[in-house]
Amino acid sequence: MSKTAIFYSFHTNKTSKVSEKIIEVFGKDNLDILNAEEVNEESFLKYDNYVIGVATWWDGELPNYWDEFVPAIDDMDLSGKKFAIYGLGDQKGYPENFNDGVGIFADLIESKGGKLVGFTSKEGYEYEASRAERGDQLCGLCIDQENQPRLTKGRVEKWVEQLQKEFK
Ligand SMILES: Cc1cc2nc3c(=O)[nH]c(=O)nc-3n(C[C@H](O)[C@H](O)[C@H](O)COP(=O)(O)O)c2cc1C
Repeated sequence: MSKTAIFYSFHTNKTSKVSEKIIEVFGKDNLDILNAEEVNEESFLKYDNYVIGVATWWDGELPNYWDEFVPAIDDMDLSGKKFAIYGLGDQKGYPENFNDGVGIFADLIESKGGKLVGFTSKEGYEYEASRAERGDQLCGLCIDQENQPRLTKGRVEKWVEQLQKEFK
């Protein structure tokens, strides 16, 4: 059976809350839970499927807690593995960089041979630009707790259902 992990920083505020929701919908026995700030290459590479949570900070950049792990990914071979990325952003506060972190991380994963799954529709958001865009889709799940908190539960439920099929 394939092995799945969710990977995010436990020291975050909003990302942790959304991550807990994702874990609840997946069922906590169906995936391992890894802290992005503690994982090493060996513990990270044990899985077939990854659900990765990343907020966007600093006007379109990854948060500081990725500073150690991102360079390590650069040396990994991720071929044969599937990655679903979810991000938190603020489409009104940062309309030109909405959820850029999802796109930045997606580019990195793809450059190392990983396969992206969990693409979603651009409909229902209002922003100007996002590195998460891939044609008329977003290359992951974009959550906005600042402006659309009431949509989060439904978005998570639909996305996890999609992943359960795409991870097979
Ligand atoms: C200094 C700062 C910069 C931010 N930059 C962006 C950004 O460029 N794009 C975006 O979509 N959201 C941006 N945000 C919004 C955060 O991504 C959003 O508040 C997110 O929910 C934070 O999640 P966290 O509590 O897990 O860190 C920024 C927030 C702060 C405080």
